[in-house]
Amino acid sequence: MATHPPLCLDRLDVGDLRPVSLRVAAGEVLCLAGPSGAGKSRLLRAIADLEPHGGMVTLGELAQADLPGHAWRRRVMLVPAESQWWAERVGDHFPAGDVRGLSTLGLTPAVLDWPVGRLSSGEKQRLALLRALARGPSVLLLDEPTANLDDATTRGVEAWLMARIREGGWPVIWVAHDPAQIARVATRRGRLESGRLVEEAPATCK
Ligand SMILES: Nc1ncnc2c1ncn2[C@@H]1O[C@H](COP(=O)(O)OP(=O)(O)OP(=O)(O)O)[C@@H](O)[C@H]1O
Repeated sequence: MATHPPLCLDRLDVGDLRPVSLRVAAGEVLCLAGPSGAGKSRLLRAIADLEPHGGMVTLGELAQADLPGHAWRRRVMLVPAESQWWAERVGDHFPAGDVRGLSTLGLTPAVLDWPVGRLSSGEKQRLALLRALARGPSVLLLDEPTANLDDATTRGVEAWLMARIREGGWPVIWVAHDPAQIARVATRRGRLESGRLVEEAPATCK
């Protein structure tokens, strides 16, 4: 397992949320739940330097403020709920040709030659995960990564992601609504509610 520095938030101040301080170590999966509109996506976007905010975000010795946004986001990889596609052909989003996991995720290699406009939302979501991991991140921020998938596909994507997370050893923040999914993937769990982040003890021992 690769060793990555911890992701630290020091009084991260975004929107109406009370400032958030936390440390997510290599290999930890912090699942973040909370009602719709609580600010989960905004928090992830601030960590990725895509949202105005106060406070500090660091990755070991490296501070977010020390790097231009695009260089920070190569390390701190956000997979948003709605992925962005800039080239017409799917395969052009994988310039290094690393599509490990394509068939495990239930996708045919032919998909690489498709125009992006042909993709379903679930296909986009799985390809966005593949694309993010292929870039060699140091941190993963996952915003409802299985929101557009049926149950069977969700379980497959979860298993694949957890195997990659074990192998990659990244600190991970995973926004999820489904308590069953949270029970399967979280090593820690938190909830954004009434403008603050509360970390919860696990419901069961693993
Ligand atoms: N740039 C912005 N400026 C001001 N308010 C914003 C901005 N972006 C989002 N909001 C508001 O902040 C609140 C939190 O939005 P956010 O998308 O983070 O919620 P969420 O917890 O991820 O919700 P969901 O579970 O529905 O995805 C919402 O009320 C939203 O309208």
